[in-house]
Amino acid sequence: IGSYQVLYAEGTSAYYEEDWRTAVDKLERALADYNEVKKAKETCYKECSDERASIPGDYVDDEQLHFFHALLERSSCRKKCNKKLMGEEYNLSEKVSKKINEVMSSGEIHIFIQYSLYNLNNVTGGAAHAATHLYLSPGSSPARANMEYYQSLKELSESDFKPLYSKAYRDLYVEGQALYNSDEYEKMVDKVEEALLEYYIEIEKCRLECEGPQEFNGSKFFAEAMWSHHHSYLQCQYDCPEKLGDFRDDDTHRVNFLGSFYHYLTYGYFNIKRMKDAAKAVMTHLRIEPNSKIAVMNKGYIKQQPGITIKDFVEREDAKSLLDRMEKEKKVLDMLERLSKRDIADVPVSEEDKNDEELLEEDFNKFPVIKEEEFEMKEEKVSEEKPAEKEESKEDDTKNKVVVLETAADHGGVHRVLLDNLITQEQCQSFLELTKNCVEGDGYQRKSPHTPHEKFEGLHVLDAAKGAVRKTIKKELAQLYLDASELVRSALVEQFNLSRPLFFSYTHLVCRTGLLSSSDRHDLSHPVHADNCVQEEHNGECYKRQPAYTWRDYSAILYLNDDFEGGKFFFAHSQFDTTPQHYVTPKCGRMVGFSAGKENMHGVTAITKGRRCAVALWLTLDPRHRETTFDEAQTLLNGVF
Ligand SMILES: O=C(O)CCC(=O)C(=O)O
Ligand SMILES: [Fe+3]
Repeated sequence: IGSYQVLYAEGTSAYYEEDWRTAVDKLERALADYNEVKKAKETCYKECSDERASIPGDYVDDEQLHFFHALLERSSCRKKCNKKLMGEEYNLSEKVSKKINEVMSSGEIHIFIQYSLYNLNNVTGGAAHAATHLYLSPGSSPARANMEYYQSLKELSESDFKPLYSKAYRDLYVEGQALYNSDEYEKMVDKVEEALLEYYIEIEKCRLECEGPQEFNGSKFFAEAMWSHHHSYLQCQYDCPEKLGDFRDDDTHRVNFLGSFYHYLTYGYFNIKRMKDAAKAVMTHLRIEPNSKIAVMNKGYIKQQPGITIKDFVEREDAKSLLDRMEKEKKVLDMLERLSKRDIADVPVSEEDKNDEELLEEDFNKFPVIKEEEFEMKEEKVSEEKPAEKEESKEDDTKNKVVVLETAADHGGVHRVLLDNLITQEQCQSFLELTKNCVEGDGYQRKSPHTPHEKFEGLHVLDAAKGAVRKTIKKELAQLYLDASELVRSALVEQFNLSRPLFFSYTHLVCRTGLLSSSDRHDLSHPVHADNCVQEEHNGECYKRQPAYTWRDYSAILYLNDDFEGGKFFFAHSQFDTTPQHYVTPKCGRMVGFSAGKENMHGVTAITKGRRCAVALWLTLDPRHRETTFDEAQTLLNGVF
């Protein structure tokens, strides 16, 4: 066993070669093998739980460390399981395996099988796989879209849309609901208790799946990877009830299983006059949903029942152990957040809930304040020796090696960096080929966002990936877009020494074409601005508020060409004093990166001839503003139809 990785690889390549029969055969075997490994792993993992008992005494005082230690201990035991089951190969292909596991557990693999069957004219088989995918990932829009397609086919009927396998807790839950509707409370309570048992088994399985390699964000930097690993591991476990509950009863209603189990039980036990059990159920319901008005009311009713005392209102053990664990996980997650915030105190942290005044004061203390003299010095240096020329002389002997032209130290500690040769000439050429797929506008519905004298066009990562799937864009070009973006991201992490993950927040391949010659241009291609705040004229302050993208923490532009006139990037003091402080001349492979706040006001001079293309990237430290489309793009490229 453990061969599903190979089978999956063979199956997907057959899929891309449109050898549908081989694809179905290999992928179905991959799925069967995966399920077998998963079962064996679950058994082996269970044995690891005992290891949690042996924890050195000196940690016992500190609850968080105690908990952390137990995590590590169990983790190493489970690693042994993985090795045993997957063979040595597992070590080499941990990353691959993580991705494949996701494809399997989310049901994404059914997309491949479904589409292959469809191409073999087996629509019944296709429908069953589409139904299975939707069952496993009810929130997925491709799953919904595929299902709708099959439902529109006349030759199929309702019985063709049964998932190939189902989860016991969900089926039992539905049966319980039916019994409730027909007032059969005795039976209903049994059914729901049974469903609940199955549910907790499923929760354990879900938590086990978090074991093993977690999201590393592709980082090669130890601090970032460490933080990322622990955070995503804990978050993954913490989210299990949500993952299990994330399906709809019908098209509008989202079910929170955990809460509603105890809600049903409260009703059921109340109706069959098992008041003590009803009291326990309602207390549990209240812990899960403290704001539930119905639960509060139910508690009131139960209180008035004869024979019931305050001592009866205790939580049930089954939920308690899960909820206690989650509470501890939350504590460690918060601790991780706090730790990482401490060592990035000199970069802007988006805190939407603070008011502007407070934020302003804090920002002042947070940023290294650059003295006026340092600005002057910098400007002199620029006018004496244009950076563009200085760099060009270096070019030949540093071919294809990233060159750091300027670091934060060159800028008085302000987060700015300039790199060359991040990508090669050939890669720039490929990028320019990709720009043929740009569409007019800034991606936010504005056609000429900055000046009417230039044509503005762009292409999103996700649209590039979609193009690759539709075969209107070469797959390599879309992959290059993703890979180059990752290069930029890790360059920023490295240059600014970040110790927590930096996420893509918005990525856009952009070309600007000048429509007027230089004598007719009196404006800029892009007026001076900061990327995460709006500057007020009356006091010159830059406020983190709408319409600025306040969560953007870092910005980077990767340039692709130089065959145009004008279009120089520059840093300036402010929107109201736009005297360029420092120019960057675009050329292939050059990247400028900077923190996105008011310390880095910047603009672009008018493009008076030709077309200027660049990848603009904005990144965030706040996972809530992570560009999920970026991951979607990679998933699509990995082979989703
Ligand atoms: O293209 C450039 O050089 C900079 C663009 C920019 O600052 C922006 O889009 O926010
Ligand atoms: Fe900008």
